[in-house]
Amino acid sequence: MSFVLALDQGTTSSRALLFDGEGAVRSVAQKEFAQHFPRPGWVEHDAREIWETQLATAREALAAAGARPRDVAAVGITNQRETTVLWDRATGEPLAPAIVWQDRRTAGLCEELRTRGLGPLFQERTGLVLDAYFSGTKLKWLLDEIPGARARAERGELAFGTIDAWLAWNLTGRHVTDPSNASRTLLFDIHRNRWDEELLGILDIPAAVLPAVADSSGPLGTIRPELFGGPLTLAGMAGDQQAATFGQACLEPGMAKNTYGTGCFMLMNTGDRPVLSRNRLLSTTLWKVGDRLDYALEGSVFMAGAAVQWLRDGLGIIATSAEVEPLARSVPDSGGVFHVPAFTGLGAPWWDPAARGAFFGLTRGSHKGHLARAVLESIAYQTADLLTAMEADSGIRLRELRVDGGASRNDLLMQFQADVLGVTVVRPRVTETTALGAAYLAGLAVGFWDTPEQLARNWRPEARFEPTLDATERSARLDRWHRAVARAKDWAD
Ligand SMILES: Nc1ncnc2c1ncn2[C@@H]1O[C@H](COP(=O)(O)OP(=O)(O)O)[C@@H](O)[C@H]1O
Ligand SMILES: O=P(O)(O)OC[C@H](O)CO
Repeated sequence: MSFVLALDQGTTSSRALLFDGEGAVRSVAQKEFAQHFPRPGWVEHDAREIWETQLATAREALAAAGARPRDVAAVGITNQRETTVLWDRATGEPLAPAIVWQDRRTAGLCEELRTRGLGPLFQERTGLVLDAYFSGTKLKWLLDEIPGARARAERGELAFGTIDAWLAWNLTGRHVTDPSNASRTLLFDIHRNRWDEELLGILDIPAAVLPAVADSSGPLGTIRPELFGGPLTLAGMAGDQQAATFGQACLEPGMAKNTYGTGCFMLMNTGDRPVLSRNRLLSTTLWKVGDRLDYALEGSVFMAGAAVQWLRDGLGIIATSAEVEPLARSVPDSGGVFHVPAFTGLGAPWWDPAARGAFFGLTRGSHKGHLARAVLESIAYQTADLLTAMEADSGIRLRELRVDGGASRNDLLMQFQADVLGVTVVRPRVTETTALGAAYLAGLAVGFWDTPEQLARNWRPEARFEPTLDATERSARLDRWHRAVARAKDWAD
C-alpha cells in the first residue's frame, strides 16, 4: 500500500490527488464543470456532472501514477460545503439542480426567521448566523417548491446531502456525512454532535431525509469495486475549509489558516469547545477524529479570487488570474482607489445580502493597474476584518497566519496582507492543504499514518511575509476601507 487518494470537490472544479507516505503529491487530475446562474442571485450545479467529473479525475489520477486499487490504502473526500443536493434513494437521481453555497434565493426566508426572533436559537445551537449561505433553508426551499417532495421525504424515499454525502452515496451506496459538513446546515447541534429536532421542526424538514453522521476519520464504507476495478476503502471526510485546517496542521487552539480561493475562509482552532461569536463570526465543528471533537471560529468571505476572475472574464483586462500581480505592480499604490467585492452580498462579519460590488475614489488618472491593485487589496482588507473579529472573540492575539489556496501564490497580495494585519503571513511548501487534510484523515483511519502530531511535523514553511506598515498608516487605510464598505452596503432591492 503506497498511496492515499484525496477527492477534492471544489466550487469550480473536481480534483483528485494521490499522496505518498511522505505527504507528497504523486499525481493530480482536475476537471472544471459548468456554473449555472438561472436568475440574479441564483447559483446552481448539476450534481450528476459533479459526480461524473469527480469519478473521471479519480480514475485519471490513479492511472497517471500507475496505481492499482491494491496500492491505495484509503480514500478521503473533501468538498465545497453547504451546497445542497436532494435525490431519489431508489434511482439515485437528483430531483433538482444542486443549490450552491453562493446562492442567495433564500435570503427572504432567512430574514423572516430573523424577524421571528430565531437568530439567537440558531446561533447558540448551530454556531451559525441565519444566512442563505447555509444548507437548511436551501433544503427547505427544495421541499417547498418540488411538488410532493416533502411527503416523499417523510416516507423515506428521498435523501438530502451536502456534496460529501452525495459523493459517498455514489461511491459506496451509504448515506453518510461527517460533523464538519453537518455543522454547516443550520440543522445540527454542534455541542451534542447530532441533528437537532427542534430546528428540523422550525424548518419543516423530515429527519428521514438526513444522512447518518460518522467520524471525519474512520470507516465510511467500501467503494464499489466496479468503479475502479477493485475495492477501495473510504475512510476520511471533511468540508474543504476544515480539511485545509487539518492539512495546515493547525491542531492546537489559537492556530489559524486562511484559504484564498473563490472566497476566503479564515479558521482559528478553538480546541474542544465552540466559542460563541459576539462579532458575527461562525463557530463550526472542525473534525471528529478518535476521541477528539474540535471546533473553530470561522470568518467566511464570499468573493476573493473570484474578484480576480471577474477582472479576467468580466472586464477582460487580464488573460489569466496570475497576470493580476504584474498589472498591480505596474503602479506604486492603488492611487486612492478602493474596491468592495460585494458581488454576491457580503459575508462575515457584515452579513449583508443586499450589498453590491463597487469601486470608490476613481479619478481621471485611474487606470487598470489601479483597479487590479484595489481588487487585490480588497481581499486583504476583508481578511483584516475577520482577524479583528476573531481576536476579539477568542481573546487570542494571532502570531502568524498560515495561508493557502490559488491566490496565496500572489506575493504582492501576501505582503499587503501581512501589512494590513500587522501579523506574519506564512505560506507552506505544500499548498494543496485541502486535499492533504482529506488524505491525512483517511490515512490516519487505516493506520497508513500514526498520529496527527506526527503529520504536523511534515509541515514546512516556503515563504514568510513580515509586516512593514506602521500602526498609524495601517489604521488610516482600514478606516478608508470601512468607509467604502459602508457605501456598498444595502444597495440591491
Ligand atoms: N496569482 C494569482 N493572484 C490572484 N488570484 C489568483 C492567482 N492565481 C489564482 N487566483 C485565484 O484563485 C482562485 C482559484 O483558487 P482555488 O484555490 O483553486 O479556488 P477554489 O477551490 O475556490 O476553486 C481563482 O478565483 C483565481 O482567480
Ligand atoms: O470550493 P471552495 O474552495 O471555493 O470552498 C467553498 C467553501 O467550502 C464554501 O463554504
